[in-house]
Amino acid sequence: MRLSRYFLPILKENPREADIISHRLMLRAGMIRQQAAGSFSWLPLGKRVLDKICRIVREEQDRAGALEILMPTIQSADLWRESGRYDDYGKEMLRIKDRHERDMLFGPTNEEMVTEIFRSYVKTYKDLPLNLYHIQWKFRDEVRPRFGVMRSREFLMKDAYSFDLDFDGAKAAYNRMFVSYLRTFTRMGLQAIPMRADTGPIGGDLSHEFIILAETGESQVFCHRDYLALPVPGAATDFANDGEIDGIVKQWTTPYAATEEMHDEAAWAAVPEADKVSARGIEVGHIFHFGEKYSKPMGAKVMGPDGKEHFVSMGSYGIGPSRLIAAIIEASHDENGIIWPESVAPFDIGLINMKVGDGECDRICDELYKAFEAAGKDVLYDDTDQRAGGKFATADLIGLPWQVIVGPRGAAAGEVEIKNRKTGERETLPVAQALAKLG
Ligand SMILES: Nc1ncnc2c1ncn2[C@@H]1O[C@H](COS(=O)(=O)NC(=O)[C@@H](N)CS)[C@@H](O)[C@H]1O
Repeated sequence: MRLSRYFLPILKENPREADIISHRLMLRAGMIRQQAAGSFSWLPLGKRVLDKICRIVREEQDRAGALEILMPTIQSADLWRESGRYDDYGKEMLRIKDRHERDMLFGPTNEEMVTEIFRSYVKTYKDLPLNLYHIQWKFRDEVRPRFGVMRSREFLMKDAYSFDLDFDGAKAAYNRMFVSYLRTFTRMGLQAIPMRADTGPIGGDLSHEFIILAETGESQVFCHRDYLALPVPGAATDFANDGEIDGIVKQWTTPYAATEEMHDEAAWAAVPEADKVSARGIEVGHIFHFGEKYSKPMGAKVMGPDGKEHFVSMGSYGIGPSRLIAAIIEASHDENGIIWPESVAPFDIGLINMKVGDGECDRICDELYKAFEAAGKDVLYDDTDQRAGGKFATADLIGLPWQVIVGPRGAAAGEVEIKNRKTGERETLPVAQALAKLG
């Protein structure tokens, strides 16, 4: 992509309304624009990151055996009356009326709707286990939306829902999602720690939050230091092997880890001082087992092997792709801007022409641009007439993993400079070697 033809509204100054670094940098890097309290437009650079995050989420949900669907954002209130949550949900629910005066709502979550889908088609345990997920916008009328997309009112959520004959089946489904989450966050360059958590308005009696340790996190968390070194399950993990999956979950739930709501001082006291980690954290995922909480009132049942009807045992599993972008920036930035992990960077390479109009600079940049793109790399080519210093500042701010800098002196000698954004390391190489290294 040529920057001269892109849409990247960089802000030079720190916006006043931003209180935390991720909000500040997302605004300055031209990734989002606030349209109303807690509601944002995603501009080209931000949308590219959001899409990469969702691709990783989707791949790991599919790997774990979940099936993708897409449910509406606007829901009928009748469904929520069946489960009894219409009144319980309170002021966070955005309630609307359609032209026929029917009560509708902007979905904050989809347990009721997915249960309605399930009960309409599945009648026998032979069709279980089943896990349906979607990646869809939600609305929660937070009393104090803040920190940009970290706690917004309209936000993107991957929400998956599992259906099983009994608790044993449901626990195996819960474990598959648990392991899928360990892989998902690791692939984004994040270290997420699963912590026993409160279940809140979703309900149930078994729940884990996946927390990223960060000073600006809204949650106070406590965990054993061992979590920082546990091996994350690899791509060869066999999600069809309940025993293997259960073993991984046991390994990741044995050392102490709890959010403030679930903190147990006595158990915490047993942790050696040197192994205690008490920190702020950002909740990037939250999984729940809640059995028959929705299937019973909504009549979602199957014929069991015993010839009797059973309400299905369910769980739901949420990840916040839009919040994850802020969490990644909180965990990976410096004084010059964002430092994207390669897996979620909006572009792989920032190609910087220090002197547009200089024959050799232009020629080498065009050659590298075409060759990198041909090698399948996403390149943002700064071919603008901004002065070099401003180009370096922009490249550091938007945080692409690699910068390839083409200046007149180097170009005359057939060389370019490569800079690694994370380490700051620079290396001057002949053009062909630069292409070999990054292409
Ligand atoms: N206001 C918000 N802004 C941004 N992301 C949010 C917000 N509220 C929740 N999330 C994200 O959505 C994830 C799931 O939300 S949740 O309430 O914990 N869980 C559910 O809604 C369940 N239905 C899981 S399917 C959270 O872990 C968080 O990453």
